[in-house]
Amino acid sequence: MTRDYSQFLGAGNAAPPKQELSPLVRLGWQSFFAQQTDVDEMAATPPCRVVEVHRSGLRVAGDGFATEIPPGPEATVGDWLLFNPDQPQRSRVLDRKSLLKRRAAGHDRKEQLIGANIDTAFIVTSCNADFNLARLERYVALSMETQITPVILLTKADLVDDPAPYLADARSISDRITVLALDARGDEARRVLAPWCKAGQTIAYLGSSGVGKSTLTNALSETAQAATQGIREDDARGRHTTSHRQLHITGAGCAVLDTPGMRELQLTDASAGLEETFADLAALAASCKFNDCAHDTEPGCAVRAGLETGAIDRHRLARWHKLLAEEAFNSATLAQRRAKDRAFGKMVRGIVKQNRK
Ligand SMILES: Nc1nc2c(ncn2[C@@H]2O[C@H](COP(=O)(O)OP(=O)(O)OP(=O)(O)O)[C@@H](O)[C@H]2O)c(=O)[nH]1
Ligand SMILES: [Zn+2]
Repeated sequence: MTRDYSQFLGAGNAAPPKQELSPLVRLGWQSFFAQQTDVDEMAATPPCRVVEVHRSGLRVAGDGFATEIPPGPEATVGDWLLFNPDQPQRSRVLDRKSLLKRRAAGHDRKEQLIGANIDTAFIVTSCNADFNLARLERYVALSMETQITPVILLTKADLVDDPAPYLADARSISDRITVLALDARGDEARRVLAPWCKAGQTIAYLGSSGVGKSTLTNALSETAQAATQGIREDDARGRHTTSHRQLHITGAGCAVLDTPGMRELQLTDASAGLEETFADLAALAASCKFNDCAHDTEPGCAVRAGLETGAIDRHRLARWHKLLAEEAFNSATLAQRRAKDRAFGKMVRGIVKQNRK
């Protein structure tokens, strides 16, 4: 089977009309990936996307084929591979646009890949008790760290008299992020989210249980399809897994990445994302007299000065410090943790002390 892949090399973000959507674009193929290969290579080793990860290997889908690759390639859901038919486990993983990862709990704190090549993260909370600024900020920092566009969605707007206070709170996080309030059920969601859910785009949800993530997926997809449905199975063993697909394609050809690991993401290796999220505070702290200033009793502390003039919000500052501590703790290896234990304890005590002021 030799396919002509020349048409896919130019596939970018601009989607062709729906009826002409190519299978690869429907799976999320973009010029970013096309630029890493050429027609001949694509013919010999066709592109495919990881739609599921199992202990037994990677489930992948491409143009007209779906198969399983034995463990080998270091890849996760959303990754693009060039499938090597002779040695599947040596299939090449294409460079990623973005990558969500975390560290395992074990001794080596090994990195675990959670999801790859996500364009937009919908950070979902609801206009009720779930609403929590610190959690939103954590997800925003994660997205910014990984070059994923964050969009904050406030669901269940229909259950409050006025969503405006929630909107205002969420917008205080950063003026660079879109914040929307909506009823996740029904047609509104599809219309409102359409700009981020075009063909060839990949989205993911970050948010607690019960905030409306599945409802949004249903609203988006009408008939959310598993990524491999409607694609001929070339799997010689004729095996069909019935387990939950982690990459879904909506009717409009947008990929929705939904892995269990997305649900409880902590901040790890996200210092740049945190700095971007709290750019104003980071800039202020950088102008403290001492560059290891704990913003406690040091002279020439710009942060304390900002607090005194009311230029910065005490609660926001406290949340930033907490997230910095979480990030530092999660990013450290066990050995680093031990070495840093004393210094870390001192920093935490400083923060606790300051929050009491
Ligand atoms: N009134 C109203 N109900 C909503 C809205 N969004 C979700 N719900 C309801 O809230 C409940 C939970 O929604 P789900 O979509 O299952 O939440 P989830 O985020 O997918 O939850 P998990 O699968 O546990 O992570 C369902 O009964 C929804 O119908 C909304 O905007 N308005
Ligand atoms: Zn200071």
